[in-house]
Amino acid sequence: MSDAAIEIEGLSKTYEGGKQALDNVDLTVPRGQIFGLLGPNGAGKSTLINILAGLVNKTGGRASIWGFDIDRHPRNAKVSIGIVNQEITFDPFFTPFETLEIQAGLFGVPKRERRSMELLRAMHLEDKAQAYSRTLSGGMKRRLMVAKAMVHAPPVLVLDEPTAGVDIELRQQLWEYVRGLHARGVTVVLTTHYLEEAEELCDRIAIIHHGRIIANEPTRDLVNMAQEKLVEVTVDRDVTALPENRCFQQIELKGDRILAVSYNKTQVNAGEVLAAIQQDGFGIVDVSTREPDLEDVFLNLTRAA
Ligand SMILES: Nc1ncnc2c1ncn2[C@@H]1O[C@H](COP(=O)(O)OP(=O)(O)OP(=O)(O)O)[C@@H](O)[C@H]1O
Repeated sequence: MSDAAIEIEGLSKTYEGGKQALDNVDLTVPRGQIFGLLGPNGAGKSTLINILAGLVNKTGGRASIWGFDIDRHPRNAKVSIGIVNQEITFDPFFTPFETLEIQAGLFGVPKRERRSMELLRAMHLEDKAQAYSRTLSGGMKRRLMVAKAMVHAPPVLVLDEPTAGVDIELRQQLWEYVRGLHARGVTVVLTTHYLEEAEELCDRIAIIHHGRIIANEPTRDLVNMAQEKLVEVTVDRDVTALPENRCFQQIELKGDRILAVSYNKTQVNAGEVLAAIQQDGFGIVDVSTREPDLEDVFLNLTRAA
């Protein structure tokens, strides 16, 4: 039996119609971590989570949650995980308290072991316990979804893009709660498009791209891969031949007079890049720089691969 929180081997999914959403994915989420699963739209994140949730059937490979194989021990696997989906789903005519009680009933949690009020308190929804769910704000509904995913006290909590469309204040509250759960021993998996979000929270980050895992590293190592910095330089005359210099990682022309240069910020600084362009006889009219984002990390990783 695996002692990982989640263990995935050779997981594949081809949807009817032929779209391959997951291609032979191997992934281990260690217990006790906050683990980030990053990828752009359509990378396969929701497919992977929905397979773990038992909502989508895989077409190949195996997966286990808290040591329980999802095919051989589906019930044990299911109670080991709480999933907060992107969509908000609950009956608007029940109160938050009732919503949690019903969910606990579905999971067979005995009345004396239910912690509905405690969960509502933790999500700052205590004063809404008896309100109709339909009267909650968007942010409150989302917090109720998190509470709902935790009613059976699963050791693993998965948040599928929890901050999409969420304001900064609520985001900070959600993170505070996620950190609190983590401190109490819950393993947290979160999917996101945003590198900085994963960077702030996660111990480890895997990147999924076109259904394949292209990186799986401790957060610091992954962020260090994003060492490429970009500078766009407008020069004073049309460029007929691109300047060459060892300090450029890549240089390309954008329009007649704009040079887009990437360089490794651990080895070179922007001043050296500009000096190299001036050495080629160009006058500099304007400069803008950009920090690397997830796309740049992808590019670096795929280029390296
Ligand atoms: N039910 C389905 N039938 C056919 N294709 C699907 C189905 N669900 C998803 N796909 C396709 O599978 C691929 C992976 O989708 P998935 O939703 O897993 O990506 P994602 O990484 O979660 O994206 P997002 O960040 O937009 O939620 C996409 O190309 C998507 O169009």
